[in-house]
Amino acid sequence: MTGAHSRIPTDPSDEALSTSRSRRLMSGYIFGNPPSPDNTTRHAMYSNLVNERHPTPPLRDLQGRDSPPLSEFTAPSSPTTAGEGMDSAAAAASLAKLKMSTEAPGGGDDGLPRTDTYDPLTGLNDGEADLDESAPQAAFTTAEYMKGEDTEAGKYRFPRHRLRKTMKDETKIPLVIVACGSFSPPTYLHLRMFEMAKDEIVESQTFEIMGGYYSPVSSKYKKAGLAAAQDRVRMCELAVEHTSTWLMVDPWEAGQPEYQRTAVVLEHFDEELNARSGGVTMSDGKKRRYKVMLLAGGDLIESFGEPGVWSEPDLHIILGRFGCLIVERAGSDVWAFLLSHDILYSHRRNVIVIKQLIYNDISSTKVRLFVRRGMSIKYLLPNSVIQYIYDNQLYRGSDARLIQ
Ligand SMILES: Nc1ncnc2c1ncn2[C@@H]1O[C@H](COP(=O)(O)OP(=O)(O)OP(=O)(O)O)[C@@H](O)[C@H]1O
Ligand SMILES: NC(=O)c1ccc[n+]([C@@H]2O[C@H](COP(=O)(O)O)[C@@H](O)[C@H]2O)c1
Repeated sequence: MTGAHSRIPTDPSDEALSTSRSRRLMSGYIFGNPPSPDNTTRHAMYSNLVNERHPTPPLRDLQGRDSPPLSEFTAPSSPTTAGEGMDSAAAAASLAKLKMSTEAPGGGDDGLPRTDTYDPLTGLNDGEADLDESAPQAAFTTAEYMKGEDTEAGKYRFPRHRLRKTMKDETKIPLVIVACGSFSPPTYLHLRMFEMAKDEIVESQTFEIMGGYYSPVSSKYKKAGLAAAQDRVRMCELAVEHTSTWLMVDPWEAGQPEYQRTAVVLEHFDEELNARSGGVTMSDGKKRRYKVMLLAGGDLIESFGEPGVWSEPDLHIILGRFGCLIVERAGSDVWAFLLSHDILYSHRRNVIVIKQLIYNDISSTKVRLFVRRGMSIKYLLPNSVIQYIYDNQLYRGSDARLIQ
């Protein structure tokens, strides 16, 4: 365990915060159709008004930057950055496969030229990512840590196997994206959030993505429908193991005996990435800090305005010291909320709003409900996660919140 939380004083009202957040969700949309921007929710009504009077400004207007040309997409990086932190056998197999596919004369089976370098942000087989066997895999499992075993294997280790340690463009800011949430279960929407963020970041040209993490909340978060923390951590791992080459799962928060506020979780990442290992190594040998940003949906951000859910000092830490990537969510108007919330507005230059160009509103709540009713959940989440749900008989019982 790290002492991350010691840097932010423990708030005696942590429990109240988490319970209050759960209460908010209990009154949220559970049964009805997912709210659309046209629905008459409090936020939607307000947002329609704001939209009429103040059309949404492009983000870069707020940030005082010009739109970069679309052609400036990622240059491939060296394979060595992707392999660090893997166990040697997995690394060797991975690199052998990588070598085979990059050495194929004249290209692959499809006759198209192959790239001869590896980019962990897109992977070798982008487009067939479920089969991307070249994705670096963790050298250790988190099962023992999640069981709280007092053994060597049970020790907490921060996952770094997909974390890039050097930059392709040192004029940019090295960025690590962290998504906090329940992930009960993780869905394709949760995976898409990171890809949407990646597109926005690449487009903005300010940051270079060094890695992304899921941080599932612990079982102490009193939210109905929450599977055991070890199941949620494992499902998140399964969700990214072969579908992504840059996403990882940090089990630290999930394995804590007490609920950890999001500000504390971000502190933990900062400590692991910067205090413990000194940050990114630059070409001149100097170190630079990783910037850590929270990735969240619009609904979570709107909860910033709800009394008792977030403390003001925490919001200043999250938004001021770290920063937020906010994915629009159907039913929430992020721009209107950003304008209306004083703390959020004061840190707006550290906030990036991501437009969902293809709206995806896959909901974990509904996935759980489908499982319980024996309905299909195929194509809503990766098959490996579906298999885990069935193997472990998750989400079969009644969920108090759903049947109220
Ligand atoms: N459809 C969506 N659009 C944008 N963001 C989303 C969407 N669904 C979830 N998120 C975001 O994903 C993160 C993790 O969500 P979390 O698992 O805690 O809740 P959820 O997906 O709403 O699940 P549940 O249905 O169990 O409440 C949060 O930041 C949440 O705002
Ligand atoms: N005060 C806080 O730090 C605070 C409050 C509400 C939710 N959260 C976090 O937001 C994430 C998502 O929560 P929900 O699943 O309730 O939307 C969780 O990781 C939770 O810990 C943090």
